[in-house]
Amino acid sequence: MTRIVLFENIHPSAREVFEAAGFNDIVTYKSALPPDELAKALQGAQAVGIRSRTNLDASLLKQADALRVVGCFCIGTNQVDLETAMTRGVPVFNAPFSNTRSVAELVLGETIMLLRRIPEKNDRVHHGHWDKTAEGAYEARGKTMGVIGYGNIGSQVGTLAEAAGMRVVFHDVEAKLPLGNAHACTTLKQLLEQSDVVTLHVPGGSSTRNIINAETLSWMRPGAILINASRGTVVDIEALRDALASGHLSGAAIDVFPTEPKGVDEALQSPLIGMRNVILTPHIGGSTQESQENIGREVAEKLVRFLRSGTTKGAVNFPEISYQEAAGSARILHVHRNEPGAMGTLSSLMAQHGLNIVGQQLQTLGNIGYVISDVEGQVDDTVMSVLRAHPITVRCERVV
Ligand SMILES: NC(=O)c1ccc[n+]([C@@H]2O[C@H](COP(=O)([O-])OP(=O)(O)OC[C@H]3O[C@@H](n4cnc5c(N)ncnc54)[C@H](O)[C@@H]3O)[C@@H](O)[C@H]2O)c1
Ligand SMILES: O=C(O)[C@H](O)COP(=O)(O)O
Repeated sequence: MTRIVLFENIHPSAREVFEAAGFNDIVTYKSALPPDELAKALQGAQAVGIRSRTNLDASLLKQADALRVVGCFCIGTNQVDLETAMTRGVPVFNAPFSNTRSVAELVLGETIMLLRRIPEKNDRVHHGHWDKTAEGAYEARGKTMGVIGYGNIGSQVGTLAEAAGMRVVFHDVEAKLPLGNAHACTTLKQLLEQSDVVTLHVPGGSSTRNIINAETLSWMRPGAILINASRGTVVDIEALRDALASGHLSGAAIDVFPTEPKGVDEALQSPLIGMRNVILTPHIGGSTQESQENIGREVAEKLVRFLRSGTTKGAVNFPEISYQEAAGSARILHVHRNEPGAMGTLSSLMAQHGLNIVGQQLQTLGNIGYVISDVEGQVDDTVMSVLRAHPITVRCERVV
């Protein structure tokens, strides 16, 4: 039996895919777990599904002896120690597109709400005031939207912003095809100096840590708006608080935070709480019915394909081998240290045990080699033990 453990309330569409493929040993958790409980829950799990709040660090991965594959049912994979997973022969998959439209729509909505100072006006009406004024309220039409990180989400934000009559500029560390009439800015400073609304769509990690800080905030136009629905590490939140408090910025929408509450009953601790014209949301940029259902299906299908056939196409940390029809009567998935002679060693071991290789595909990445071998004849437990015990082997599984 292959045990599948799913955390963080992953959409039921994932379970449907697993069950349809004949995987019925599925354990689900509604939330992320603290490390000690997580370590216990991972015991015996061969496939694990997480979202952005479950941190699979090196120590947890090393304790998860049975683990064969990880699915991130989201875009971000920075919550997994990808290097450790790779060196343990564990591919990690994600859903690179399924929630991107949901984030882009939210950003456009927030842009219009903040330009009109709706958060503040809504609060006033709820508290008995009828403060009917146009002061500080602007149309989106004709304003400049600055997109930092022009990838799957950033480029869609640009397209939606243009549809609302905005001029779009973007800054990316890679050369990108501008969609519509968008203009590329070669430097972050150029973008910040001309944008009325700045929105962040870069990955998390050390290269983007605090790229919005006291200095870069000072480059923004007086009265500009900042939106962050990427990762909480990208903005120095104290510096943002100061820029809002001084009136240098007129508003902000923040969906992701340096430290986020672990569950529904934990309050967010943030210096932005209570500030005027600031929208705070609980990391729900990609949380819509449509996106979660699609993600559940997309990632579950990737895990099923890996478990059934060994294909690693789309893995974010692993040599990629596309799907291929089984050519023999059994299939062996072999992860080994990427050293000269590894393939020769593997082939000789198989030959010594009477296995005739009828199809084989190898890919390497860094220190790891991954080979799928289709063989004639029976692959019994003795052969598997020999292959697993050889010093070249990182991991070896039989799938057919
Ligand atoms: N709030 C949410 O619920 C939510 C939902 C989905 C995705 N996200 C996050 O949104 C972010 C973007 O997602 P995506 O799918 O568009 O990713 P993507 O990989 O398609 O695009 C990211 C872009 O950022 C660029 N980039 C990297 N470093 C940069 C830098 N220092 N300056 C400028 N550009 C830089 C990359 O070249 C790339 O084009 C990710 O961090 C993801 O985790 C959040
Ligand atoms: O990386 C992502 O896709 C987003 O941050 C959403 O993450 P979530 O699935 O944990 O809401």
